[in-house]
Amino acid sequence: MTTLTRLFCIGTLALATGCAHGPATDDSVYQGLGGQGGIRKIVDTFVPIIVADARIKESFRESDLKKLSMRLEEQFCELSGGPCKYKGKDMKDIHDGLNITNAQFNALAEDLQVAMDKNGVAPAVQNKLVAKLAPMQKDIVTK
Ligand code: HEM
Repeated sequence: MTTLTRLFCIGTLALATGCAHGPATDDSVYQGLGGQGGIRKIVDTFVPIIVADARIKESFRESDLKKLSMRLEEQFCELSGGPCKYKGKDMKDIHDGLNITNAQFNALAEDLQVAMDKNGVAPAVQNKLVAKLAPMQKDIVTK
């Protein structure tokens, strides 16, 4: 790479214009979760905790837990900067009519933290994933 090209790349780092050594999207949270394998383990821990949690389990009585796990894996992978694409429904549409409260939303977030703890995810990484989920509260909580 010529000096000029290198300078051009540095100058356009923020734009990520496709220079060979330009920045990939930040996948530090994805790596901190243990990549795809780590996320699968977290979700496999998380879903049984959810369906045993008296504060929220009623909502999942008729849910297809295999499908839910698959969607959560995709969603956490994409949100954390991993190479996946969430293929599920819009958060507002899927939760519409479930009458979810703030307390239930917080209960689920707490369950996720327990699942991440059990899988050895560092607290700073946990906080980053939860921070990415927080803006969804306005679409999920309807009661
Ligand atoms: C940060 C909070 C939450 C996130 C990120 C989240 C994410 C998701 C995702 C990805 C799906 C699958 C969508 C699909 O199948 O296309 C889903 C479905 C579902 N969620 Fe949530 N959710 C959250 C909070 C909650 C809460 C608090 C409840 C209830 C207490 C809840 C109840 C459900 C139920 C019952 C389904 C299955 C619906 C169905 O398959 O018919 N969710 N959620």
